[in-house]
Amino acid sequence: MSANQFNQQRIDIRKKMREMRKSLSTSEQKRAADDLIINFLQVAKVTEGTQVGGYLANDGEPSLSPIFEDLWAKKAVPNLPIIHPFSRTHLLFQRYEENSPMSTNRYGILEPKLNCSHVCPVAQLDYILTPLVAFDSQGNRLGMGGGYYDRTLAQIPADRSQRPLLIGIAHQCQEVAQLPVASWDVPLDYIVTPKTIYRPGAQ
Ligand SMILES: Nc1nc2c(c(=O)[nH]1)N(C=O)[C@@H](CNc1ccc(C(=O)N[C@@H](CCC(=O)O)C(=O)O)cc1)CN2
Ligand SMILES: Nc1ncnc2c1ncn2[C@@H]1O[C@H](COP(=O)(O)OP(=O)(O)OP(=O)(O)O)[C@@H](O)[C@H]1O
Repeated sequence: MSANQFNQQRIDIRKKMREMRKSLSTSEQKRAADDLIINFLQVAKVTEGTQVGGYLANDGEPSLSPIFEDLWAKKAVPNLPIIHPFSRTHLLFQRYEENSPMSTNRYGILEPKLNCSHVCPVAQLDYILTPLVAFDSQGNRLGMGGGYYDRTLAQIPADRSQRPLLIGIAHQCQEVAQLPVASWDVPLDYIVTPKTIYRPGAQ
């Protein structure tokens, strides 16, 4: 496959899958969020102090609101991505509280206002719930095309016991048979949808 064909395939999958998730109704989205937390809790062991990177849903992504509520109730710590103020192609993760001051980033997504004392270094997160546009059952992930997660996750240790567990979050309709994989794509440890838990690394 030529580089052009490869890029075009990724562009086509992005367009189709963004339309699919955006076409879900409000009640389908509500149901998805309520089912998602059940599967998330099968994968993640959440106790007091557990650090979890999440996201605020945008563009039809599954909402993590029930998961955030559960984390706060358990005195665990949700964190949200912030587009890095200096290294603008990378993400920082910052603690998210119910009353955190927020602002809108360049894509219109709310993020916490930078407060250095609330930043959690990526390697210290226990779990990162990544948004994605499409996934396959082998653990490959296609995002919005900014490369933010790939660049940010390229810096974490390879050893699974010393790095966050990477959990892709998606609607079931975002699965494709096989994604065209780029050399920089960081594979996911799990993919959790409202219907299914995928464990690509499991033997
Ligand atoms: N909820 C959520 N937060 C996230 C991400 C995400 O995918 N979902 N990101 C994951 O990386 C980062 C932001 N990345 C994004 C990249 C592109 C677009 C986007 O809408 N692009 C438009 C063009 C917008 C423009 O340039 O003005 C588009 O493609 O239509 C949005 C977010 C950080 N926060
Ligand atoms: N580790 C990296 N180092 C340098 N550049 C990178 C890295 N990862 C990705 N990129 C660049 O980012 C661009 C977008 O990558 P890609 O299309 O894989 O993003 P994505 O996974 O869809 O987006 P996101 O991670 O923001 O959800 C590519 O042009 C790629 O060259």
